[in-house]
Amino acid sequence: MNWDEPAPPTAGELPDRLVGSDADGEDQAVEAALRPKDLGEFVGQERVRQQLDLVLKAAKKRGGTADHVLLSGAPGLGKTTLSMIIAAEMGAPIRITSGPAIQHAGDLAAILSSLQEGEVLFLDEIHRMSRPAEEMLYMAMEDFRVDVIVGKGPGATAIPLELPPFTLVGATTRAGLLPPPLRDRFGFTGHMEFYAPAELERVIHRSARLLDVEIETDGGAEIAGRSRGTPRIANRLLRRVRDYAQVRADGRITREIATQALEVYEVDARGLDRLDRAVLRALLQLFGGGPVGLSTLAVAVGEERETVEEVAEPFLVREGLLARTPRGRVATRAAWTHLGLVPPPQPGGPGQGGLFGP
Ligand SMILES: Nc1ncnc2c1ncn2[C@@H]1O[C@H](COP(=O)(O)OP(=O)(O)OP(=O)(O)O)[C@@H](O)[C@H]1O
Repeated sequence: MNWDEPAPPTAGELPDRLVGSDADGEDQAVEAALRPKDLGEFVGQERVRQQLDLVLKAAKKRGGTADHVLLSGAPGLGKTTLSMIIAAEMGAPIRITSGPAIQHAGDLAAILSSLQEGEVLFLDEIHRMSRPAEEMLYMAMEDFRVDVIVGKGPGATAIPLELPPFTLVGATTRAGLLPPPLRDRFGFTGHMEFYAPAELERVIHRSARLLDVEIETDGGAEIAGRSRGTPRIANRLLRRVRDYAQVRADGRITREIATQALEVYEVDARGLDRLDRAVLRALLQLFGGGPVGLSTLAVAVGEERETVEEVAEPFLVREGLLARTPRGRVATRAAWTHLGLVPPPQPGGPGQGGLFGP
């Protein structure tokens, strides 16, 4: 292979990617301390915040329980945080569980029947619940009632169980994955967008204050630009840059320190890591920018197909560096520029740029 970077991490290392959007062990430990506690502290997502504010204020005015809320959006954008804020704003306790943890209707019945009046039930990855549990949830959401089946076969009987009113907050990476009958039972759906760099800067400065880290405006901007629109990644990069600043400098985060630190951690100016760059580099240098099939590209970078498709590509596509076409994967002009490479001349045409030429 002729790229000049070391091999990308293997699939086994991927959950710990510095720019991965799922929470790792350290994130879970620190995130509790960094979570905004009320809507006022929650940065960005103006539309969802305003709409939710109305839903909650109206429920409080009526003295009732808030409508069920569905939050959709990529991991690390603040769905769990918002569900905790909903509970806090309603002065209600919160129970946290997830779709994969509820495989039997009985698991769900046990949770539902132990809820207190007004309690918030946060169900993460709600699209991954089993079918029978999902059907039980329909009735629970609508009528605050479940039928508990006792016995088996012809002798089985359904015992109706009344539930106290509660607020379900469902979270999913894609609302489109939910069956319409479930989706329709939510009174409010909020779609969480990726954050603008200026919003991430606010997240970073807020977290730096809580972690007692000194940071300059430029230092925050540098970290924000590499955080892939995701507060979880911004907070993680901030912690790594803080480590670097404490070991190699006086602890203060300047632009220079942030840049040096993120070079050490191999997160580049647009937030691409080693795997992302290996995929792009293979596409450009081995296949002239494509089109090339996913399997071939995966073999070229020594990764599983799924890893390239699910871990590296979504961000490259979102950044406009790679396109998925019916003929295969194609690099855009921006990909050549980003890696500082010169695209081959277009066959039969002037200039450069391949399929995405001028
Ligand atoms: N709007 C925000 N303002 C400030 N911090 C935020 C915001 N959104 C998220 N965070 C921070 O980012 C981290 C991740 O947020 P959270 O756990 O709520 O994401 P999530 O969308 O629920 O992710 P997942 O789907 O993986 O559970 C938390 O530490 C939280 O403090």
